[in-house]
Amino acid sequence: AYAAACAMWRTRYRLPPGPWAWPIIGNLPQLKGKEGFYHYVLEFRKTYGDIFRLKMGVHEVVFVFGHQHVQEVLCKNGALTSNRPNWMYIPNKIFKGKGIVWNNRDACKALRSVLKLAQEDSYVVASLQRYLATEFDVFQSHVKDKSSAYDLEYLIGQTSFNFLSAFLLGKRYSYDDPTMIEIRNKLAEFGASTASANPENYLPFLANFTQAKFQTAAANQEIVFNRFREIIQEKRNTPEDPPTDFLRIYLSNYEKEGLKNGTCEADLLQAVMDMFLAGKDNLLLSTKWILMALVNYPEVQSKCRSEIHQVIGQGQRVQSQDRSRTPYTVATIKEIQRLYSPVTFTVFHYPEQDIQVGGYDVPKDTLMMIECKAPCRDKQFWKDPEVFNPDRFLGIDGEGQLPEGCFIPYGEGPRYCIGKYVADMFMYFLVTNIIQNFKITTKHPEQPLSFENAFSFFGLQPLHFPEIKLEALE
Ligand code: HEM
Repeated sequence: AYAAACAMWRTRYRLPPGPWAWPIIGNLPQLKGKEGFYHYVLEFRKTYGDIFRLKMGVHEVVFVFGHQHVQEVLCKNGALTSNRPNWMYIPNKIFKGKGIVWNNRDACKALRSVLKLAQEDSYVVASLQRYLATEFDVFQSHVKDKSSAYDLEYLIGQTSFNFLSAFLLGKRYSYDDPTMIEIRNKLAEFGASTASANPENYLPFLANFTQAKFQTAAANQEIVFNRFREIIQEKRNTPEDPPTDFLRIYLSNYEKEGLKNGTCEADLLQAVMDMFLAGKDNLLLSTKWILMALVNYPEVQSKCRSEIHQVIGQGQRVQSQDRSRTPYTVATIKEIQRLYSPVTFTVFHYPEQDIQVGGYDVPKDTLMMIECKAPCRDKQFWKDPEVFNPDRFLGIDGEGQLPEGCFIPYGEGPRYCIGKYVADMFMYFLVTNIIQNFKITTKHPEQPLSFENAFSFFGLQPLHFPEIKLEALE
């Protein structure tokens, strides 16, 4: 009966091409190996083109590459494809459709709009500037102890966690604070056991054997939620006017409305957790790629430094409102994102009704993975796309000035990255302040770096992240 149903499905639609798939496991074995999932998907693209279909366990998944097709899915059909498959095993059992990432209810739209307003709010932004200034002082004091090259991952991780914490919770923690260590560890464990790539999402019967993993995930989620509940209670006890972080903005202006549109406590707690989960690795990985590119292109690094010294000077912190005065530095960060963004695919989308993409049918409820990197290297929009050339972004600060959909490190359409504004703010602030105060090199500056990447649960990371040397400038 199953085979007959599949055959009927196949003849009714003009489906995208794809390889033969094993019963039950489908093409999963062909996607697993030391090169990483993304690499194997790119191999299928070579054979089947920009739109193809793989069977990942029990799910048919359509992969979509290329500017025009990505636009068709995320923009033209954006209203029909903005939902998440929260019926997959882990989203259903652990996230329960709450928060942002796996939420398809009005509560998601409401939370997204409060998060956007919070990122644009001048009091929140001013408060974030103060947190960032403190954070950079701490960063600098740690760096000053080191005279040689070393692994900066730990420091960038702490700095980005504290930045997210300042935005969401209105708090920064010292690096050895037990609450910070607990939240970070629990988030990391939770993130690893509930990431979309976990096999139970594709072969749900496996969950019968891995229940302990999900019990631990649920326990970790509850520990983190309890920490957030304590912080929310503190905020209720000490109201602040005007509010200067996301939680305060939500509590003081939107909680009552939230209750009307169905946003419950679990949505709020899960939304904060989602922001930490989606944000912390992307900030860390993006900063690593930026530092590597600045090491590899010392002349670009010097040019950014000259601009910063000329416009802002050496003694004063660079602030996010300095962006418009430092166009070359902004262009450099964008060019690095264009070539080395850590995000390969959007989160899963699915169409609520049958749609067409690139002349193929994508039936209702089919999982879709939409690739974000190919449009950023499309020859139609980018001259010599493989060449690192920050100048191409000069005069284009607002992405609105670029042809739609050719620069999509943050995705596009109704579910684009809701952390985009704070992500841009963080990278600009950290990177410019490092460039202003330090010469960025490695132990062997004469050796060009390898930009090979490795795909993990959390995105593309440098395969060989070097030890970085930050030489303090006079
Ligand atoms: C440079 C860093 C970042 C990059 C490249 C990035 C990229 C992306 C992409 C491509 C998506 C998928 C959009 C889709 O499914 O269509 C996404 C979703 C998301 N991102 Fe980011 N992101 C970054 C940083 C952040 C930060 C710092 C936060 C939190 C403060 C964040 C929070 C989110 C959330 C919550 C979603 C899910 C949105 C939804 O389901 O409606 N991201 N991001």
